[in-house]
Amino acid sequence: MPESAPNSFSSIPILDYSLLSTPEGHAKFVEQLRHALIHVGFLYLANPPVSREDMDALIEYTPRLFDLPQEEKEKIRMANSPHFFGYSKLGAELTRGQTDQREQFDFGTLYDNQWKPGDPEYLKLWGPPQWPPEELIPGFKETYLRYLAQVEQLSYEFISLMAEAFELSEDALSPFFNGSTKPESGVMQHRSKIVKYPARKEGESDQGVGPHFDGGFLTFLLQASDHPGLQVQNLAGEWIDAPPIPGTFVVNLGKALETVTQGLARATSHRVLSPAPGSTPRYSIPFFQSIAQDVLIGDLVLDFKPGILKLKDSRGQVGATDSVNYTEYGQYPSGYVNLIGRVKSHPDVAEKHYPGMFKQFFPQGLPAQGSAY
Ligand SMILES: O=C(O)CCC(=O)C(=O)O
Ligand SMILES: [Fe+2]
Repeated sequence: MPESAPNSFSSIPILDYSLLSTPEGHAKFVEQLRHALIHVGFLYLANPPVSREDMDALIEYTPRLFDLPQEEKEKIRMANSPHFFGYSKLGAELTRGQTDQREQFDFGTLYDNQWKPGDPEYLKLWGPPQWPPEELIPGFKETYLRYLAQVEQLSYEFISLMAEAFELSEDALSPFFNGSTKPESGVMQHRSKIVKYPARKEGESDQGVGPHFDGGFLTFLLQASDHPGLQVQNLAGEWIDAPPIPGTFVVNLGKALETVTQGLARATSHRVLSPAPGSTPRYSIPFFQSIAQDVLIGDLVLDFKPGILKLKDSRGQVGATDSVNYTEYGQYPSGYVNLIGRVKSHPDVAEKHYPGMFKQFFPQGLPAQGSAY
């Protein structure tokens, strides 16, 4: 390993949520969390407070969702939705100029859109997901919503644990959420996707999704099949495998969280390699924790107690990461930054629902393919 990153990681730490049930275990968990946030930017969470039955039921539904007739999938295509929810067919996205080989459905937690003329356009982004017809996949919607409600609560719980790990008051993070760090369901909207990575064909690119950072605060990823493929870039720039471990979530940090913590919490670049030729598809279900749409991240950078920020010095010099960047957080409300990301990833949706922004970002008209952030 290069000397420039003497403390780089070669595997992803596994944190056990059940430790939190005793005071000693709680202290241990928080210490491990601090290390993972600062040095790795990824962790596995074992024994999460989400029903295993619901996790397994959702995993079982996943291939059935993609096996719906193509015309049914097209009926809920993303172009229908100003909220960028719905179906995206294989090869509809690019990351860093390369086509991603994945098919996906974007969904979200329940939210009633309140946008009215005169409000900022980015407030349109949150709204109802598009669901497949109940009779074609009975029970799917209910199971998924029950699952999402639990992951949403876990995501807030994690914010408190993170505040503790960084010796911040819980209030310090409340401006990023609507009203409190534990808003009731429906007060905010968080996105989630169900993704299929088909096996690559002989001689084809293995880019399931290219190297990228997630944009927001926390991502909770459920790996929904037993394929490897997810990789994480360590401090030395090497790609480390994050294979599925049943019953766990992979938790990672996004660029907004890195920005507000002055880099103390690491957003880590990651990618997915497609399954080998002849293999069955890989499936995954990420949940992306949102932050309040009107916060200007650049104005809300957190203050830490003396000494805390120094903890990142022990990383050593960090190697270059191979990823796209989020540079707009300093300038615009977070909702607008997210909308820019969506517009760039899905220009066909933008053309229909955000024509002004479409013209601004695509003055030459619709590109052959979108450009995922
Ligand atoms: O599918 C995965 O395992 C990761 C997906 C991912 O990183 C993303 O969609 O942001
Ligand atoms: Fe990601």
